Amino acid sequence: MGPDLRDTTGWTLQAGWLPEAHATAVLEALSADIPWTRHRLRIFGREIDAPRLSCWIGDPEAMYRYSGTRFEPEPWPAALVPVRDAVSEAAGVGFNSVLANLYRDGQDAMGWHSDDERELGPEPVIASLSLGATRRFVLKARVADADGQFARHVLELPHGSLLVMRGDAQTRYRHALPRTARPVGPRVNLTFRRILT
Ligand SMILES: O=C(O)CCC(=O)C(=O)O
Ligand SMILES: [Fe+2]
Repeated sequence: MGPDLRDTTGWTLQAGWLPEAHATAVLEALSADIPWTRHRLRIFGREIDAPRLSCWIGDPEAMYRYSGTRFEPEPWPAALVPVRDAVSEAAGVGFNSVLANLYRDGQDAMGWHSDDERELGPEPVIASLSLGATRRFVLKARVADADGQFARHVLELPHGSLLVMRGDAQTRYRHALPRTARPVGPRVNLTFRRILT
């Protein structure tokens, strides 16, 4: 039994949440079925400062507003529906949208941010499923501790792992997926979110 993903604050990582063969089948289906685009917008408040392909998917009413414009999600690809339902069950939250990211190689990355958009409400639950190449995910405290140090936590996110962040994870920490010089294959990451409608 892995950790209980529903009742912790901070974050919980379960390696092998999806068995290897199942994770590989989902990765292959999604690589083909998702209309990957290079986001030029600041979506979810994110600075799009690194190459990376993304797609925002969700229920029609799970809209995201930015600078007075409403952005509508892409519909759920069939292969993603059972995955969304299983992730919702594991995290104990009915997710209505997902930001999908495709990191083609080690040069694709995501900069420091928190998933703290107003649409997500206070203390959102974010469930992040990783498929493909293992990449390093880093959390860094926003505020220094008593020794003047900014606490840092480095997690490796392997194929089929599920990371759930909840509680004060977004207010206390920023997170990032750094570039790497190591030769790494493609990785798909699905960050499930519940947009308040
Ligand atoms: O790729 C990852 O593991 C992190 C993605 C992320 O933080 C996000 O999409 O908000
Ligand atoms: Fe994030």
